[in-house]
Amino acid sequence: MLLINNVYSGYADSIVLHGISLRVDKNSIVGIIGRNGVGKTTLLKTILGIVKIKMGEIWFEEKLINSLKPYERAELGIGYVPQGRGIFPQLTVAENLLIMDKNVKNRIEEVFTLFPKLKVLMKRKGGSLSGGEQQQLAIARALIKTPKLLILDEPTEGIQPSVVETIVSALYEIKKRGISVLIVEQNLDLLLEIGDYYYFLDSGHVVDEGVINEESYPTMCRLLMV
Ligand SMILES: Nc1ncnc2c1ncn2[C@@H]1O[C@H](COP(=O)(O)OP(=O)(O)OP(=O)(O)O)[C@@H](O)[C@H]1O
Repeated sequence: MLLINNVYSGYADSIVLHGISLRVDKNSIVGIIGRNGVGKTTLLKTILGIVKIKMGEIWFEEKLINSLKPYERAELGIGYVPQGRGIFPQLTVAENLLIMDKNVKNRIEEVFTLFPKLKVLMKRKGGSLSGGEQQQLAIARALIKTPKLLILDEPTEGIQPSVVETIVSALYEIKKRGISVLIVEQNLDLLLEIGDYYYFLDSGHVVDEGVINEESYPTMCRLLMV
């Protein structure tokens, strides 16, 4: 569904991604791993059209999307939950969920089945929620737009274990509903639980990739530690 072929991108004259190729198949959860500053967020932003691609191709559902604007990519079905969540602190949970489109009211109940806590918090201001609650809100907001591919940037960063479990269960369910997931994640236990395939990035290159399972798990841990 998503195919990235030999992509170069970066900021002004500095190139961060040096010929990245990867794919996310339908009905799969793909993890991007790598140490700090290797280009993981830049890769996500390049897929979303926030960072301009310099060379290479990005295909989404058999359509070349290199020159599409971020909102056009969202309309095609690419949802995004940024690092830091990007929720509006002054708006209530309900307003945050409806901010993009008032016609999605009927989808809210469906999203509450994944994150029941949000239903209780409907009238609370986004800024008054805990980090874990904000993360659930950010994922719920992306899901309300019924994406085909959900892109998440370190959703469990700084979040307590019980909420990590809620996010893991939600990702399971999201996959069951036919939504593919591309996730930057340092929590390898989470990836082992739900991930299908990983790409390991170093200095803007994919230097290792493979199926995620008990056999590949020690390799993934070693790659992150070296
Ligand atoms: N807006 C920007 N302008 C210029 N350089 C940037 C910008 N954003 C990121 N960079 C640089 O691009 C490189 C890759 O950063 P990126 O945020 O993609 O890495 P990352 O792997 O996501 O790191 P982290 O795990 O710390 O979030 C870094 O050297 C960073 O300093």
